[in-house]
Amino acid sequence: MTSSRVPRSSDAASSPRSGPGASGRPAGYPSGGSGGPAGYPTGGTGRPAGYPSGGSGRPAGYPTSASAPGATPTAAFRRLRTALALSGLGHWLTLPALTAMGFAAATDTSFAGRARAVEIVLLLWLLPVLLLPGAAAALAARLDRRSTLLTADALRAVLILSVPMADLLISSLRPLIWTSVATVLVSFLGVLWGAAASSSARALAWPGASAPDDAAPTRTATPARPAAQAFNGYGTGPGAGPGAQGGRGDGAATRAYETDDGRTRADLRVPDAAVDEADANIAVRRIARTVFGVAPVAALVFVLTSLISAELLKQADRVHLALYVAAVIFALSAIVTSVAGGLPGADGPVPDAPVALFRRLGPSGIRGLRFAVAASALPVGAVLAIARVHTQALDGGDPGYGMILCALAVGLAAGLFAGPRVLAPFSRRRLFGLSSIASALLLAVIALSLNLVVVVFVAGFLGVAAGIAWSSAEAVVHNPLRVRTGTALALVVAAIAVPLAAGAIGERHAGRDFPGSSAALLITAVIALVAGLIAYRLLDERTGIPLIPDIAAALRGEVYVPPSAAPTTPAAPRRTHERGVFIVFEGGEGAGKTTQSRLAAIWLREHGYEVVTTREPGATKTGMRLRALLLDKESTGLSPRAETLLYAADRADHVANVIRPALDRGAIVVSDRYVDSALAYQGYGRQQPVEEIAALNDWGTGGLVPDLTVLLELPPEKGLNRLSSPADRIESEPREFHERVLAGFRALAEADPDRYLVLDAGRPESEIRREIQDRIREMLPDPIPASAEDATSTFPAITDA
Ligand SMILES: Nc1ncnc2c1ncn2[C@@H]1O[C@H](COP(=O)(O)OP(=O)(O)O)[C@@H](O)[C@H]1O
Ligand SMILES: Cc1cn([C@H]2C[C@H](O)[C@@H](COP(=O)(O)OP(=O)(O)O)O2)c(=O)[nH]c1=O
Repeated sequence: MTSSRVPRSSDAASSPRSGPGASGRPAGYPSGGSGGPAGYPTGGTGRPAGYPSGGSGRPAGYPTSASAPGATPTAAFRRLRTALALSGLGHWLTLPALTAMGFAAATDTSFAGRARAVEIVLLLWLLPVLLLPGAAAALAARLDRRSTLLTADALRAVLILSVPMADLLISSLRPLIWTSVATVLVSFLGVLWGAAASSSARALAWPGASAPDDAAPTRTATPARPAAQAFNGYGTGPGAGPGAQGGRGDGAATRAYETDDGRTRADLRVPDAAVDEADANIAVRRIARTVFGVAPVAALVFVLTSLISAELLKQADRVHLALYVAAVIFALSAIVTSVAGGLPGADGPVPDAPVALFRRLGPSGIRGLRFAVAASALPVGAVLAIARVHTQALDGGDPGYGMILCALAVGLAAGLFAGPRVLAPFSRRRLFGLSSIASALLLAVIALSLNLVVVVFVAGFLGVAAGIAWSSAEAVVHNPLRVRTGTALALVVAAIAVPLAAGAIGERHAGRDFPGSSAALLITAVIALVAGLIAYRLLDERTGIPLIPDIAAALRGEVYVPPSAAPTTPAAPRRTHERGVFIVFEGGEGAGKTTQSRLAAIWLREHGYEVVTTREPGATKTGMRLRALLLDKESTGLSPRAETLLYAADRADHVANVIRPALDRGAIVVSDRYVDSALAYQGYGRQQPVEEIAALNDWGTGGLVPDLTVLLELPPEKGLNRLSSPADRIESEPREFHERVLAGFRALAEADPDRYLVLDAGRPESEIRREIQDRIREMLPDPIPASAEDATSTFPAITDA
């Protein structure tokens, strides 16, 4: 279709061009209707700063695994982490141990009585977790961090020890009463400890934060350091922070980049405070991962201790051993904390007032969110609340209870980890809806299966589904706290309702072997399923796009574009420019666009053509300002629509002032990025309707479509690894974002194959260059003689490109 050549005025009219189709939309861009990924959620943006980032050469803020090379924690941080891992182990062991103690110590030993006893202990555990984090953070901020951690651990050890002691020694005390009192105190100490732990992590990553006299740590050095550096160099005391390194500056590191004419321009300012804040967030995430990561181990320890109690000590009805072990673990943690050192000052993050909890439950503006949160959280809450009673009905006892908790914890961890990675090009809204429905269905399987082994396995899968749902939710909603609060509330509702329902139904329902716990789980599953189905309908904005092909395409790493959306016949050619040739290089970060566009320009110039090399964003004076706005990490919270409009504004100015004048002169314009970048990044990446962005850009550019688009394809991690400068705002987006961008570029190229030259950008530069030259040659007026082609490899100009 695009057999365009540099037209002479005499043959200009016969020079076919791709252009907007009959619909008035640019040909080759997925058209409207059900075609494009209409209604993709605008999620995926607004990730909190502070994604774990690797060290050398890796753009700051780009997500890598926690164990990224170069991100070596300091010794103080490691010691803190060991202490916190121990404490976390104790914490997660205490929860099943105390609830199981509640079960064992129930005064009313009927099915309903035991269910109620477990419920009371669980709710007393949840109460401080839900209501007191604000108060705990405020308290922790005033106290010395090390003393707080140490005291919280020591007190927890004593309290936990007191539960079996009271049971054994004080016969007049009803054991359930003391278990309940101890539970609420232990839980509050856990919340206080959590506040001190995260503020300690922040302090180690960002000592400046704990030194109120020393305002935001600043540095003027360039470039900004990778975030992970916080774990290498800083953190053993005041004065060791970034402020000490660079002195007081203007609070921003300057990012330099090279302009087309080879000059270095410094226009991007990455504020130090943002980098340090990111460090602190990374540290807090690491701590959170450590503390939550030990939960499955704790559940296994619980299984072991209860097996030993039952088999060796013949005390199947008591969970004293688990409590003793938990107390010992807390005592060990206190010892490690006492030798840890390096936890200066106080002043944690501004505490969240308790009322914020309820404010966060206000309308989110996302239809179906509450249903999805309920559908995914109710099943988990139901299992947690009823598992101990249920395993009794299934003859599994405490070990069975531990197995279910362990499977659930492992599943949740796997789901949360895999969530952002599964089906990267697939709509997160759809995934959220689907995984919520899956959670409900899996709960129904648990309810109907009276085999403990099956229940344990399915509980693992339930964990995976809920984990995927929660991680998708965080991509859909800009404020993850909203999801977490909703989830916590749903857990509590389940924790209250399910044991009550189970108790009301009774141990043997209707004289059959279907315990009340199963019936209660089944009712919850039905409610969750209804909520999940409603959520899917409300959340899904890809209506009309069939699910199966959508999933199949996502499995292949592509975004599904229904056949109706892809142009079936070549669009009616429309002359967008009279004389010149317009070539665009597209692709992800570090794919080699700049390199190859320069090589192509040099090659063309060598053959006597007037070539204008340009790029987006930032080719004009106004564009430079827009570029600074768009790529500066300081532009936090820029809404996806505003971002789209700013890129479109830059492009409109670019076309009007650079591209069109050059094409009108008959020049060859070679641009590093153009409209397809907006469709791929703002459309597929930000999950906004692609056809609307195409229409906006069609208007902005007056319908100017390239004659050739060279798409350089490279897996995002490879491209980002090639970059040496610190990541800008877009480069810092998480990997899933960049994967969606790549999938988007592919979908665009597939929809209009004639306009594209798609190349694997992982190959050597020279191979790519040759293929590009071959393709461009077809478009030029006079075939380049073979001799000239041979000479290309020795062009002196090429070597300095
Ligand atoms: N084919 C290639 N193989 C390996 N490295 C490459 C290749 N093409 C470019 N590079 C290198 O990758 C980095 C990014 O290239 P660049 O052209 O600036 O990418 P982009 O403009 O797409 O971001 C540069 O250091 C460049 O030298
Ligand atoms: C032109 C354009 C660029 N972008 C993004 C892609 C890049 O991350 C950034 C441009 O930055 P730049 O440093 O020019 O990136 P590259 O060297 O990879 O071309 O802007 C959009 O998101 N939308 C657009 O329309």
